[in-house]
Amino acid sequence: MNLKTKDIDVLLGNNQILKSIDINVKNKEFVGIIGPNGSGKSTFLKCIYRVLKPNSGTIFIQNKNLNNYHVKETAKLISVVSQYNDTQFDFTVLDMVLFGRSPHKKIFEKDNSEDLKIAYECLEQVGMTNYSKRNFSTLSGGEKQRVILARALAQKAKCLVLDEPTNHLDIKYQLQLMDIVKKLNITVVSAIHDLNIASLFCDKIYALKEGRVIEYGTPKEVLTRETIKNIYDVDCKIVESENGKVNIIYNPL
Ligand SMILES: Nc1ncnc2c1ncn2[C@@H]1O[C@H](COP(=O)(O)OP(=O)(O)OP(=O)(O)O)[C@@H](O)[C@H]1O
Repeated sequence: MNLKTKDIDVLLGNNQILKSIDINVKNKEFVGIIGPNGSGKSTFLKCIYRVLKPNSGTIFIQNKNLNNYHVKETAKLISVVSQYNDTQFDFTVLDMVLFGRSPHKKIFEKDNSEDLKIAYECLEQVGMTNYSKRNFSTLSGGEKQRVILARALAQKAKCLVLDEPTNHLDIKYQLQLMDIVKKLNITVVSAIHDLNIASLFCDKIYALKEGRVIEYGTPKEVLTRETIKNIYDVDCKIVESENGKVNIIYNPL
């Protein structure tokens, strides 16, 4: 599924948060959005998953204006793993994952054996099968994040939008989560803070600064010493590892 945005502007309060954002994500591409705190990454992703309406500009999914899709239809196309996933109700882990099936069901339609099968498969994919009966609220931050990924996988969407998906995860689970997502072989758009993780998994990267795209390209093209200095005001050394990926080694401030 391809995804494009054209001239996306967002104003919040008196501030222009996003300024004319154009992106072009091809079918099955894994695209990272990087940029400092407050640069507009989450705001942009919220426009894509329809929590926020841009003040101007258009989002195209499979070359059709997003506004012309029914909300439920959008949920079959795009699933989301966002930064904050607390719920006010204490559902079990299995229930949380089954919620991912709701775009495929009619109102009040009960979960069937196929839904349960999919939910258990997705829990297994993220290594959380043994937690299925636990209450979601009792899980650690990292465990919650893995359950939320399982819920997104259960949605069986063609595009996954991730907002800092590796928040709370230790390094093994950061790599595992990104690896699971990569192997889905679907279109992925992900805000990523860790530039080495971005380098390992992204096909393309958009770098945001103050609400504008200032760089776009492969990790090798974008993750240069100059760009990192420009965006984050941090000095670093770039080393190319044996697998051909760039590795960023930061200098202390
Ligand atoms: N409702 C709002 N009203 C006013 N300003 C807002 C609102 N929501 C977000 N902002 C501002 O918009 C800017 C962009 O926020 P956003 O969350 O998109 O940044 P981000 O790049 O995702 O940051 P982070 O890396 O910290 O998650 C921030 O300066 C934020 O304070």
